[in-house]
Amino acid sequence: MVEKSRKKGMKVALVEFLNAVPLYYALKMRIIKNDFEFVSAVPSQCARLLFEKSVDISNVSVVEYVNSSDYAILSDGCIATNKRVKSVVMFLNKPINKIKRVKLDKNSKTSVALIKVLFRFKYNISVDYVYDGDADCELVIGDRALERLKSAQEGEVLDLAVEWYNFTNLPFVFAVWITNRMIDDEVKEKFYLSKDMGKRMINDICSEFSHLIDKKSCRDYLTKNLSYDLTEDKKEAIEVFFDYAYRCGAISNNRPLRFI
Ligand SMILES: C=C(O[C@@H]1C=C(C(=O)O)C=C[C@H]1O)C(=O)O
Repeated sequence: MVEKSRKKGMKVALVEFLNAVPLYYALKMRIIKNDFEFVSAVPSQCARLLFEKSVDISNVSVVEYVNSSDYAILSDGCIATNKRVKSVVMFLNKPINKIKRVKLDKNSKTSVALIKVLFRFKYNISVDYVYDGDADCELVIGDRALERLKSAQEGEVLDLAVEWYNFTNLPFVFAVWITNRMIDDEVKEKFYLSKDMGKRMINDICSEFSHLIDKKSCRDYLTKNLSYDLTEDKKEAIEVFFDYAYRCGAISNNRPLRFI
């Protein structure tokens, strides 16, 4: 049952990766006035906190949506790419047609489902998935991927969003804002405003992350690779992705998207 809105002190889980920061920077820095309580975590932990109702809302892996009928998606704000995302990559130790064992990233949920969709429907290869030990290729996402890319050799890296785009001609949505209770319009507006302000504060955000990535690359990453507006083509892309993911068992359920 969907619970009523909490009047004071909403609890909000935030993906701690650089790519998510423009969505919530203005809220977290209280540039937009709010009394929210924030907790930062990797995407898979955000999903758990939302499911357990330890938080009311989270920017979270889009595939988490199918796990509860209490969930609704905010109509705007996402972590997506129109083609090349840069930070969701497969590091290959072998050519793709020789791969038998794929190591997944514990921090991720959406990209784990995406890699399964690609192996099943694009490459048509049956592989084993593991979280530990040796493998023929490894999925890495977020800041850890940006770090590892600094020393990666060309040819050993595949961008999963480019692979998806070449397969479907669609953008790809990694994360959205999902809530497990009713929320007031006034609260929703704060999240939408936060995205719009975040997009205008990229320079401040990049200054804070200069230990991870130089400012020019950071700006390119957040403005050219990533896309934060949940446009109609992206909503359609989520549906297409859920359909593939459900058909290959990468998600255990499928539900029509409910936006609020
Ligand atoms: C683009 C990215 O998207 C992330 C990937 C997610 C996932 O795979 O579940 C969830 C949230 C996003 O922040 C990334 O981490 O590089």
